Amino acid sequence: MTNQATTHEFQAETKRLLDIVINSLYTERDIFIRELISNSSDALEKMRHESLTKEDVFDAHVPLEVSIDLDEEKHTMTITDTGIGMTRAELETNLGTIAHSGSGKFVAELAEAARKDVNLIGQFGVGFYAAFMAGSKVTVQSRSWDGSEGNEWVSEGAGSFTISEKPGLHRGTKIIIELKDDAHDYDKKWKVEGIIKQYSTFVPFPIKLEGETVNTVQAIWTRNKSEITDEEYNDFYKFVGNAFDEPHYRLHFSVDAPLAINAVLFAPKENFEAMGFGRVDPGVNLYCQKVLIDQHSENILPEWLRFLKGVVDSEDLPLNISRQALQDNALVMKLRKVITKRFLKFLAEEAKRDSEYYLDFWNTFGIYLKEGVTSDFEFQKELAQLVRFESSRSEDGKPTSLAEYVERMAEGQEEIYYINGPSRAAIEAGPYVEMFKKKNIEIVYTMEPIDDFVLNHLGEFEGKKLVSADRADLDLSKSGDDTDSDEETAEKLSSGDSSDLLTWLKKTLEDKVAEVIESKRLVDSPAMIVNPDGYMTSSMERIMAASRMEKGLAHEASKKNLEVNLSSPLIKQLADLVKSDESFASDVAFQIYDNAMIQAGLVVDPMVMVERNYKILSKAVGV
Ligand SMILES: Nc1ncnc2c1ncn2[C@@H]1O[C@H](COP(=O)(O)OP(=O)(O)OP(=O)(O)O)[C@@H](O)[C@H]1O
Repeated sequence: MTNQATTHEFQAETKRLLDIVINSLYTERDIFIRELISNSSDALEKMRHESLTKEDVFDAHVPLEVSIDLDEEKHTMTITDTGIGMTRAELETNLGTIAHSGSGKFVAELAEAARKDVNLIGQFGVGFYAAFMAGSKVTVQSRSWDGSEGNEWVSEGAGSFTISEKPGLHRGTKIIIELKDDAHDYDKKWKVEGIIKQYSTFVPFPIKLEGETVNTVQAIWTRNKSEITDEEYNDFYKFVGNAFDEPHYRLHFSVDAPLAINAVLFAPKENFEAMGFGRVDPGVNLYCQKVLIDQHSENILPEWLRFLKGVVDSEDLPLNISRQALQDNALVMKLRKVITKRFLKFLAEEAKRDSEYYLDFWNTFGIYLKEGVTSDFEFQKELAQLVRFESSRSEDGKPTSLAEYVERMAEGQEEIYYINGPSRAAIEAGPYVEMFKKKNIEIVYTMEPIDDFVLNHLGEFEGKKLVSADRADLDLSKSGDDTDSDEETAEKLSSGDSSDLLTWLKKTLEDKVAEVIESKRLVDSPAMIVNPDGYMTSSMERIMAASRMEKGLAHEASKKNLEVNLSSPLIKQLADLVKSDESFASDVAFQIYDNAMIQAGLVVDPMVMVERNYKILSKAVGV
């Protein structure tokens, strides 16, 4: 390792990031102070953590704090912390590259956010490089807690930086920002104080501005709920969640048994993943007795609750636990279970208290709860109470709960029915709901690709089986109104003609279908596709086929059953056509099959279908 001054190029991604920071983000300039204080706070948290277990800490007696000093004549701002500091090698990598995994993607997303709405930038945390939003030149002096000699990093943000030795420093990091001509405001105390109050009140170390402490340094989650105002909670949310608005929900709870927990959890208003910003990192920090153990913890909540922001503090955790050890620590797993159940219970209570407001939440974050059902068996019972779907009895756009469905079930109905389709209108026009309509049986509409997997994973709700209406063995004869419907239906084909037609169809479509059977539930439509495999619905098959195709794998579609409606005029006429013009009848049969596949949301060969369709049309117009 050299002691000489050395010059280094910024990594390519860093250059792009600097370019965005310097040229696009000037309207959000204030956040550079938040970013630097937040880095200082992280370095102080690490120091506090290290000093609990390590003995030979350099400058061990120095109090943990951040100081900000301003010089109105030289137009500089200096931010100093007594955190862990950086060695020369750390300065070079930390302040020359972007630490994020997938940093290229990160920069691309950031550029996109900057274009769409600069407010979103807060969500990203541009980190240290934000210093160049206001600074024309930035100097970082740092000395590591290991006591090795200190160094100075200098850059003007354009392409390169230099590092040279700087003897005589205390432990920690000092950042000196020479303010740009149009950023001289930031050497005014009133201005900087306002920004600290807005963004950094909850930093758990004293922030001293020109020697005066400007934040309150109290862990809000350990305070008594009744003493905390809504405004304080909202400010805290903005702080932990890097948010600019208010949360949708907030849960503050404290328990002593079976584990001591203080937690404040927030559900945001916006779903950033749905807005196209890639997968979000977990947003809940794990503390033990107010010492940060694991920031953006992957362990304290299941992955599907990654949209939550907040803090969990448990004094039962060993303070010196390492991040790796958290992963399979039995206590952490127990905490995770208790907190997750508590949060899901809270959601159920909120859904009862104000169902409209809950629906807003569901429309934004329901997808995560669905992910929970399909990925985590442990919380299925609780999640089943929280899922919402539209149904034949719900208003358009106002989904219903499974519990409400069960309440409305007529006596004798033993199952909960559902059917997938691309929209409410498409489902209601399709063949699957005909008998449900006629018999006045409620049916759930699943309109998202994941929905059938969700209901399939649940399997049942309060003892009632969840059954897809495209199942081959569905029997509605004993359910609903109008149980003796057979007598009323339109005249059917005679039994001889029927069995001839079914045999002929089976032979004609033998490469396509497993069985051709008489339908007991079609009312108007001539035919429909049903699944002999009771496990997989057509929607699930479609998704699995798409995902295999994406991976370049072949998809062997399972053969379906074709149910035909022997009272349908088209089918009756087809029986005659077989006798008079079998080749034309065969085209009609294939077309009926393709139509039914399309109504099931399944794939047909469009070229073959269109060509055949024209052939049939030509015949119809008498060509
Ligand atoms: N004041 C500081 N003291 C010690 N190390 C620091 C300080 N500021 C930055 N660093 C180091 O530099 C790294 C990069 O900082 P930067 O702010 O760019 O990203 P980050 O803090 O890791 O990510 P983000 O800001 O998005 O949370 C940090 O991870 C940390 O290791």
